[in-house]
Amino acid sequence: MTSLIEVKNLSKRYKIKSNWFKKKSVTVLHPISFKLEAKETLAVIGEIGSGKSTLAKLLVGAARPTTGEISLNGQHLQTGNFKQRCQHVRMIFQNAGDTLNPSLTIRQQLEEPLILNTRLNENERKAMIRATLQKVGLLADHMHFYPHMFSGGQKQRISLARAIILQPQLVILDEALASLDLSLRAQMINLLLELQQQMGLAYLLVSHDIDVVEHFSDKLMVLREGKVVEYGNTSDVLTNPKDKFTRKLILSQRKTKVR
Ligand SMILES: Nc1ncnc2c1ncn2[C@@H]1O[C@H](COP(=O)(O)OP(=O)(O)OP(=O)(O)O)[C@@H](O)[C@H]1O
Repeated sequence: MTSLIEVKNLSKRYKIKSNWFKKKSVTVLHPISFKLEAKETLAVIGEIGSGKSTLAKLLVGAARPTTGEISLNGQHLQTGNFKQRCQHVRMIFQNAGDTLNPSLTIRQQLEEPLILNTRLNENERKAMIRATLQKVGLLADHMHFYPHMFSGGQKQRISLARAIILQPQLVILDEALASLDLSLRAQMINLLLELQQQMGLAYLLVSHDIDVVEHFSDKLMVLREGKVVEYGNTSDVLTNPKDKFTRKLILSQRKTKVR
């Protein structure tokens, strides 16, 4: 059976200056392969600089892979085909609310991807914006508001609306919940889980928060210096980590929260 997402031998190498005249090549992500199904969440954890955001950028098409390929429902996602990529794979960042344009209404911001990527007419676009705002727990009338009229949690919901309006199949959450307080984070997680069931979304969650990872993800990948050191069902990896590094990482991330 074809998987929703299939990643084969994806890697990233950068050329950096080693001195005045020479450049050296550094591999920040060694070839990795994995599959992800609809309604499944893969969490990626690792120390700072371990390659988590690089993987996210490669999936969303913001960086060009050095090797490897990504398929969606068996169809190869071409590097540089931004239209194809942004319809199927979307990303939400930490403080995503800050990426909203302060001088445009919510309607204008949500309409932009529809104008660029669909053939919907004005009325159809408006109906889609209304439905999407309601899906994320906001009101249809909010489309006439500007970003400064919303709280941080509401802005995060608007970013989510912008991410799902093209009905993607994979949404990447790069520390997207990190800036929210505990209660808003719980609300956002519930909303994301609801949307996952409703829309059949797959998520890739980059997070430093083991509690969120435990509650939210089905599979867990642990990266160290650009290499996968552990990969499996989240509960198996968290309860019985095979790698010494994973044990340390889990302990340190739990400890950070207790303090
Ligand atoms: N454009 C670039 N040129 C050279 N090196 C880069 C570039 N972008 C990232 N790197 C390097 O790639 C490595 C992995 O970075 P990446 O941002 O993927 O790590 P990360 O695990 O997401 O870290 P963090 O937890 O801080 O977000 C780091 O050593 C980083 O310095």
